[in-house]
Amino acid sequence: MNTENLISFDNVTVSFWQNNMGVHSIKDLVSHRKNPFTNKTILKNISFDVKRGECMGILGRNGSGKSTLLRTIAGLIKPQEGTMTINGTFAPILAIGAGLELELSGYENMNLLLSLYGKSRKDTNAIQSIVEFSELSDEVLRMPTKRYSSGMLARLAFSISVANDSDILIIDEILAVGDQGFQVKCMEKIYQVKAEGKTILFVSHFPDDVVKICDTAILLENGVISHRGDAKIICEQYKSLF
Ligand SMILES: Nc1ncnc2c1ncn2[C@@H]1O[C@H](COP(=O)(O)OP(=O)(O)OP(=O)(O)O)[C@@H](O)[C@H]1O
Repeated sequence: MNTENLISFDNVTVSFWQNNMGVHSIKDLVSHRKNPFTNKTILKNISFDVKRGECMGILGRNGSGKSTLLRTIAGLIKPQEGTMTINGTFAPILAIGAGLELELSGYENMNLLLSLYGKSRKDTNAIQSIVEFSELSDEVLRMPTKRYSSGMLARLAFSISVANDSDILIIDEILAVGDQGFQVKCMEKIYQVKAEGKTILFVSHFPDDVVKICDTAILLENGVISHRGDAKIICEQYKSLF
């Protein structure tokens, strides 16, 4: 494996202001004596490196901070503390539907995202490969994506993510909603992407899938990396949480 770090996190901390008192209007706000917003730290002193060609799994209970970590890597969230360096390109599609414009059709989303990757809107090969991989019909691809089922959104999102030549493939729970045929096809594609030497970040609640794909993994517990290392060992740590 290459020794060049594509992703480096050094003591990254992310926190959000949360309204925990059900305050939704100015009237609500003035009737409260206390500030209803509290600052909650979601990721605490996160440090890790991902090397070029490494496939890293991200495991953790619901709410442990996995998606927040991916959103931070994608530049959608600015950390309050620490430094992060990303030395590669990736598709700006994260969780199911996130990164897609839901008012736009499947075809319009393809064009938009392909132009973001610097590909021409007339790149018919890229469009053809997305259409073929997604197996979505012409009728579906003409519909606004807000009318898609979660499985259809996953098909479109994954197909767009793998249609470009970016260095990092980010997969957040996408496999969980696809039907069995699509899951098998996605796994085969992920193996292919891995064999090409691409870097993969794989969020999943299924440790068996993480072991199949990933070399290394991190386990997040309450926003802290509690374990990091060989994927098999970390998956066992994850299973022991339940
Ligand atoms: N924009 C936000 N504003 C306030 N709090 C947020 C925001 N986004 C996430 N959180 C909080 O951050 C915590 C971690 O959420 P996150 O979505 O990262 O967890 P996760 O590990 O991906 O969970 P899951 O397995 O359920 O998908 C949760 O407590 C959530 O309420």
